[in-house]
Order: sequence, then C-alpha cells, then structure tokens
Amino acid sequence: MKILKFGGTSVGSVESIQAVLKIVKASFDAGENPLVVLSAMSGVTNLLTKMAEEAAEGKPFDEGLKQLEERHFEVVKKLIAVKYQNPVLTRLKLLFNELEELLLGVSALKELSNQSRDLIVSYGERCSNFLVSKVMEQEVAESEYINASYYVKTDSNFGNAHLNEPLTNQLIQALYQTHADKLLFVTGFIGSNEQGRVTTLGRGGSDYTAAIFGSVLNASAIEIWTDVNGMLTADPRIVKKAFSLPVLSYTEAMELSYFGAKVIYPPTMVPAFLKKIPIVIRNTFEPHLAGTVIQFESGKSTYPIKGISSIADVSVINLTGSGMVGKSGFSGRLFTLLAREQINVILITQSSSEHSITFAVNPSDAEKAVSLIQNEFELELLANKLSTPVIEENLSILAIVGENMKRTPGMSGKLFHALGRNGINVRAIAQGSSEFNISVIINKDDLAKALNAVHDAFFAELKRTLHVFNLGTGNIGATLFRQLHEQHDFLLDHNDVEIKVVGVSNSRRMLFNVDGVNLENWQQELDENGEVADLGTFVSKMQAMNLPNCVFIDNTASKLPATYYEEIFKSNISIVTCNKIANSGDYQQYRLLHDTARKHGVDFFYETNVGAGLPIVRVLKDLMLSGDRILKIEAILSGTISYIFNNFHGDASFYDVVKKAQELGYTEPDPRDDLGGIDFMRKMLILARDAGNVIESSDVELGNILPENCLKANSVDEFYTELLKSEDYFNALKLKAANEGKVIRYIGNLTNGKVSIDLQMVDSSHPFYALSGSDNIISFTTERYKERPLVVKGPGAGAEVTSGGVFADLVNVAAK
Ligand SMILES: NC(=O)C1=CN([C@@H]2O[C@H](COP(=O)(O)OP(=O)(O)OC[C@H]3O[C@@H](n4cnc5c(N)ncnc54)[C@H](O)[C@@H]3O)[C@@H](O)[C@H]2O)C=CC1
Ligand SMILES: N[C@@H](CC=O)C(=O)O
Ligand code: NA
Repeated sequence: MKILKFGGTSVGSVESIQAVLKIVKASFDAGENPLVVLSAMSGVTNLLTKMAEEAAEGKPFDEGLKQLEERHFEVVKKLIAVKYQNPVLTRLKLLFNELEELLLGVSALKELSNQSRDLIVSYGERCSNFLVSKVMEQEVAESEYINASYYVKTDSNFGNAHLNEPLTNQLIQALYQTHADKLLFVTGFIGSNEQGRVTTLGRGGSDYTAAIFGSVLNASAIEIWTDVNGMLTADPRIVKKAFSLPVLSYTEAMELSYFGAKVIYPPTMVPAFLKKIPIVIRNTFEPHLAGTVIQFESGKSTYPIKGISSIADVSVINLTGSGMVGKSGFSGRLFTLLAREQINVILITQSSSEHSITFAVNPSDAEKAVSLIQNEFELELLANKLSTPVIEENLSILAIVGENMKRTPGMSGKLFHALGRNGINVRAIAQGSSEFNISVIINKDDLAKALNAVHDAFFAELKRTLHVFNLGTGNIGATLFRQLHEQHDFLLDHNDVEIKVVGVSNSRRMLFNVDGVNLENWQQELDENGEVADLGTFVSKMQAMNLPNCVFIDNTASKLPATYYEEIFKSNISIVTCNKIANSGDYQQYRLLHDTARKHGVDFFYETNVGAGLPIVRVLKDLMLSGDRILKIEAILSGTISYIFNNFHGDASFYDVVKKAQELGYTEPDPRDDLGGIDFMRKMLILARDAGNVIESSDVELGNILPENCLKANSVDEFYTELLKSEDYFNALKLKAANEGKVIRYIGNLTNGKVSIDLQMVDSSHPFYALSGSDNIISFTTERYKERPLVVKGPGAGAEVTSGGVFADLVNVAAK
C-alpha cells in the first residue's frame, strides 16, 4: 500500500481537486492500494484560527462562516452530480452549524483555550476530507471518509500534541483490518487525547499524519503531493536555475529543509525514516514529473553537493576572552543555558585557540541571549576573563549540503573561490563533523548574489550566466550585440554559457533589465524605456544590482570610463574593454588597475586594444607567464594606416582612401587619432608595458605621416579639408615609393624598453612588405623565438573582428 498526501493548495479549488482525483484514481486503478491524507482547503486553517480569535474578542464571524460554506459548496455543486448533492450539502451544513455553535461559545465566554482552538481548526480537515471522499465515491464506490482523531492518539499538549505511539499503532491497524479494501480519505493534522478531545499535531501536521499511517501500515512509499516539483537545489525565487533533485537521503533532506527549503518539515519524516520508507515529493499540477525521492541512501549524483540552502536573517553573537581557554565546561554551560531558555542556536563555530565562540540565533532571540549570558557569566565578565558579548545583525547563513561532500576533496575551496571571486565577505564558517554541510555567515545584502554564484560553481554542468553591463553602442557595441544575439543558442549548447546584457548605456541614454535586454530590439528599448545616461549612476546601479558573474564592457573611446575602473574592480566586477585609454594613460594608473583586478580575483581583458581581434595581447601574456623574455617587437598596428598605404596606388587620392577607411569602420571615432599616430602609440605602449617595461607615452618616439597643417586641424571636418589641400605632399610620397620599387609602412619598434614608430619605405625583402587590406603584423623576437620570430598577422581593424575579440574575452571571463 501507498500513502498519498495532498496539501492545502492541492485541495484549494475545484480545478485542483479534479487534479487530485485523477492522481488518486490512477493509483487506485493501478492496484497501488492508496490511502489518502488531505489537508484543509488552502487558507481554511488560517481563516478558522482568525475566526476563533476574533470570536474571543467578541467580533462577528458570520462573514468567515459564509466564506467557508461558499468554498465547500462550490465544490459540491461543480463536482457532484445533482442527484447526490443533497446529503453531502446537509452533512456539510451540520458541520458548519456545529462550528457556529462552538464559535458562539467562544464569543460568549470571551476566551479561547488551546483546546477550543484545536477543535475549531479541525473542521478544516474534516470538511475537506469528507467532501473529497464524496466526490470520489461517484467513481470509486469504495471511497470512505475517516476522521483521524479517532485513531491518532496523543497527549493533551493542544496545538502541538505528542503521539501516543503504541495506542495509535493498535488503532490504525485495527482500522485497516476492517477497511483494507477501501479507498480511505483520512484527515491530516488532527488527533485526540485520552479523553477523546481533538488535538492538533503542530507544524507540518498533515505530513506527520501521512508518515504515521505509512509507518504503521508499512507503506511502500509516502507521496507528498504539493505545488512544487520536489526539493530543489536552491530557493527558486532567488536562484532561477534551481532544479528539482531526483534523489536525496533523509539526512540531506533534513539539512536542506532545516535551512530553508520549506517543502517538508523534517520532524514529520521521523516515522518514515525509522522504517526506511521512501518519501516522494511530487507536484499535483505536473503529475508526469517524477519529483524527489527521499530515501535512506543518498544515491549516486552527478554533482558533489545536493543543494544550497540559506537562512536570510540571523544575528551572530561573539564571545571572546581568556575565560574560555581550556575550560571544558564553558561551552556546555553556555549552550545549556540557551537551550533551557528555548533559544535556538542555528550555528556554532569556535576558534581553534578556544579564544572565541561565535554562534548564530534568530534576530528576535539575540538581546535575550546576551542578557542571559551577562547574568550567567557575571563573575567572568567582572574579572575581564570574558569581554562583553557583541551582537552583529543583518547577516545570513548559506549552507552547501550533500553526503557525497565527504568523499570529494576541494569542496570548501570551490565554495570560497566562488564567494571570493564575487567579493562576498565570509564572516564565519562552520562545518559539521559529519561533513554533510558547510555553512558560512555572510552579509544579508550579499545573499542573493552568493546563492547564485555558489549554485553556478557547484552545478557547473549547468549553464553559467554572465551578467554584462555594456558601455558604448556605436560601431563596436552594436556589432557585439548582434553577434551575441546570433550566437546565443550556440553558446548555450556548446559552452553552457548564457550572456545576459543587463545594463546598456551610450552617451545619451541608459537602460537596465535584470532579465536581460532583448538584443534584437535593444535600440528601440533603449530609446523608449531608457533614462538619461550618467556614467556615475550607471556604475552605482551596477553595484547596487549586486549580480554574480558580472562583467563591465567599455566599448567607447571616451576617457571617462577609465576613471571608474578601479572602483569597478573593487566591486569584484571584471572588465573587458576595446578602449585603449586606461592601459595607455599614466603608467601609475596602468599598474594600479592591473594590481587591483588581481587583488580582487577578477579579470581585466583587453585583447582588442592591440590588433583588434588578432591574438596579440594573449600571446604576449603567455610568453611572459611562461618565463620567456621579449628582446624585440616590430609591428604594424594601425589597421587604418595599413589600409591607406595598401590602397593608395595609381590614381587614388589620399583623401578618398582615408574616407574609405573611416567608412569601413577601421578608424577611431576621430580619425586624427589614427593618422596622427596616437592610436598606434597607445598600442605600442600597452605592449611595452605588458612586456614588463615601465614606460610613459612621452617616452615614445613618434614619427609623422601628416604634414603640419593636417596635424593642427581643430576638428574632423577641418582635418579632411587640410587633407585635400595636402594631396601634393602625399602624392610625392607615393611617387617616391613607386620609383624605388618600395611600399610605405608605418612601423613600430620596441627594443631594450624603448619604443619608436616611424614611416618607412620597405622593399620586397622586408617581412612587412606583403600586406593587404587592414592587415596588422607583429613579430616577437624573444629568448625562445630568437632565430626566427613569432609572427601574428591578419586584419587588425573593423567592427566584425573587433567585436569578435571582445566576445572572445567575455567567453574567457565566463570560463573561469
Ligand atoms: N574600429 C576598430 O577596428 C577598433 C576599435 N576599437 C575601439 O573601439 C572603441 C569604440 O569604437 P567605435 O565603436 O568605433 O566608436 P563609436 O564612436 O562608433 O561608438 C562609441 C560609443 O560610445 C558611447 N559613449 C561615448 N562616451 C560615453 C560615455 N561617457 N558613457 C557612455 N557611452 C559613451 C557613444 O555614445 C557611442 O555609442 C574605441 O575605443 C576604439 O579604439 C578597438 C579595436 C579596433
Ligand atoms: N583604429 C584602429 C582600430 C584598432 O584599434 C586601427 O585603425 O588600427
Ligand atoms: Na588583439
């Protein structure tokens, strides 16, 4: 036989009762011999309690009674054939009349005892079980309503009665002997004392009833039908990726429930636990799902932990002092004191020097705990052997739970890595000796972020979500959004990464959406729903959202974002940028930013600062990390200038070629940065610094391409005008190169920590002779690559390749 228990939401409405009936009927027809335990209709227990309390205050309760009647009668009218309705309505009406009499009594006496309250509340289960059994009787004639208060015997602790096990066993067995072939609908939650007065079983009471019947009747399983898909890996309201666990051990379920997963109340499981009866949590509204089996064995699992649970609000009390050292009785005295006063201690840690004890309690117990301690340890406090206990508030507990943890090394490392990388400060740690649970105390404000970060870390086979805040929606930004949109499914399928753009700003407007901005329609969303852009506000909002796995992308050419980088790193947010400003400003700033990122365990990726998407920064970094030493770098790193000299042939005018380079998206937003050599200079500076040199832009020897008048132009328009005027100058250069059988190249050089960039004419014997389009080329001569240099070559400008490089940097952040 099997127990099927349905909670209040499962019997809350006509539709849900129909779902219940289907499940019960299927089980009955399959010969599973079910015994059904039902709670009161959802909200009814609360309503009854409220009516009872109000009656005791002399307030009217007719409204409540009417509501009760209506809810139950509606089910009769909709689910019972007209010809069978009358007797059911009459019996229900009798029950409501009894209830009214009771409430009148309470009202007359102006007194509500626990005993009266239990009796009044019991009408909830009595009505729902009677009603549903009658609905079922139409299809299964063997249906019968059972008032469990005749069989579940308890002491007289009304409101939270304790079971009289031997007597209950006898009575249930006797009941079952005469009713084995029936389909019983048994009231959850209620029992009665020796005198037959109705009692209730306290929190989780209907589950307890199910466990008691299951245990006495040796059920093959106890199914708890509710409105969720089982026990989840974490609270789904906070962790969107939480998923239902197929199997849990009793111990794991206890640990998870203790810390938050409110699907079942652990003490109710004890009877099942003792008899090793599996408990199955299932969803009434999705009966095709298998739910979660809670059984004796933890079961094999892909993941090293089962779940992450939490308590959102705790206070922590710290006790320090020499009075504790070596005093074995100290903690005994402390915790006996707290237990005696019914203060629930949620977590304890003690330093190995025994110099301090930290424990967590419910915030409402903290003051009381401290005053108890002050009384109990008055002498120690006076003698300064103990310092005054300190309460810390607004803290949360996060715990990872799983029996397999003890067999898997590195669990705490993984936990602390995930917390550390997201800048979550751990205030205290506790690991039970059982190793089923590692708990940490953190700031309450960090809880949601911590739960998500830890969930991502432990359930790594699941997709990871990267939360992106993107600045700049121009040439590069817009192309990146298109690429992210196009690659969304590929990334999920092949890399298990989901990139969500949760914040966007350009210089006009900014927009935030924690669920991710729609990348197909971002422009319209930004225009219509965006607020006026302000970088300071953008950064504060990003910090306030406090999301895990966060990346800030700077796709602007502005100087302003770099002034926020340090603060962003300090908030444990990684930065990906194609903007070269930060790395090519003062050396001091370069150093500070790199050090800050490292110190906070976040990434600073800027592959596109040099050669757009070409792997240059990465290659240099790998050479340096593996102990190689750079002897010389020679490079062409301006895609724009490369394009210009690769196309400035024959009749072509210099002006037209520059315009074309801009149209093709090769130039900086201001093309003077390219042609003036500043952009190239920035790239060489960044490479020189990454190669270990302390160098400023003023140390770079920068040769000119442009004549004086162009260099002095005060605006982009003026610059183009001056270019037109200087055609002769450029044509002379072109002619000279052609006459000598050479090509014009703007070449950078780094040797012995010195950087120079100049215009050269090279013949076909030069390795940089054969280039086309916007090609960049870089040649690293190093200790290892001494005879023949390591060369990287390819298109070094353009929106596609640059955004692709930013994209690759992002995926590399996700891979950590
Ligand atoms: N075009 C290329 O081939 C390559 C470009 N880059 C870099 O890409 C960056 C962007 O270039 P483009 O997209 O061509 O520029 P763009 O001018 O097309 O776009 C710049 C964007 O930044 C926004 N912006 C500027 N200041 C801002 C601020 N303070 N707050 C918010 N948004 C701001 C603008 O509104 C605009 O949306 C530059 O730093 C450039 O050096 C890097 C490698 C290659
Ligand atoms: N404007 C730059 C683009 C890459 O940084 C160039 O022309 O190289
Ligand atoms: Na690059």
